[in-house]
Amino acid sequence: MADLVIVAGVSGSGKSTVGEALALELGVPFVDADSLHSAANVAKMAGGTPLTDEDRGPWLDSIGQAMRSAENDGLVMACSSLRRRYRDQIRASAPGTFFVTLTGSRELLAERLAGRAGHFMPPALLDSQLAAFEPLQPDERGIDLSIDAAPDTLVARAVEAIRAHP
Ligand SMILES: Nc1ncnc2c1ncn2[C@@H]1O[C@H](COP(=O)(O)OP(=O)(O)OP(=O)(O)O)[C@@H](O)[C@H]1O
Ligand SMILES: O=C(O)[C@H](O)[C@@H](O)[C@H](O)[C@H](O)CO
Repeated sequence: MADLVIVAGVSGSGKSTVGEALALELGVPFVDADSLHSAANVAKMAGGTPLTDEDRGPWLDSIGQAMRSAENDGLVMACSSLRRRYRDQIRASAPGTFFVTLTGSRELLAERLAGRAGHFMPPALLDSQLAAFEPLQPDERGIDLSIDAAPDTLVARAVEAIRAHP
């Protein structure tokens, strides 16, 4: 099976940066799950209100379908996938998905969000993102990476982990 990877984590953890570089390295397409959010979801977040499970349900279904459709060609998706049950929902469609979670201190995340311009996600939502996040559990296929390393180091570690867990 081709590589099916989701780069997950809270806002500002580096999902888009690391995901894009990882896709290049693996030679597969890259999709940012932010582009699959409904206009209503984006407006809600931009207005400073965290999404609920109900808001995320249809979005997670569309992500599961996109992953499943990519089973032959491979895909790297940047998608927050904050809770275990969200990852379960995606795996229900695409069981082969490997999750790379990006985690770091609140301080570092806040610094990276503050240094970024032109994004709809307000830094004020960081605490709700951190409250929702559930780390990978031992039975989940994936790896957790600490975001204090440079993006190319994170990509190399992710590739190594993907190859080690066929
Ligand atoms: N490992 C890293 N080292 C240094 N800076 C990084 C690293 N990863 C990401 N960044 C920077 O941190 C900021 C946030 O990264 P990015 O936009 O990729 O996060 P994200 O998780 O995709 O965010 P969101 O979910 O809100 O779209 C960007 O300015 C990016 O250049
Ligand atoms: O589940 C969620 O709350 C969302 O996916 C957010 O995580 C954002 O879309 C993203 O982080 C901002 O770009």
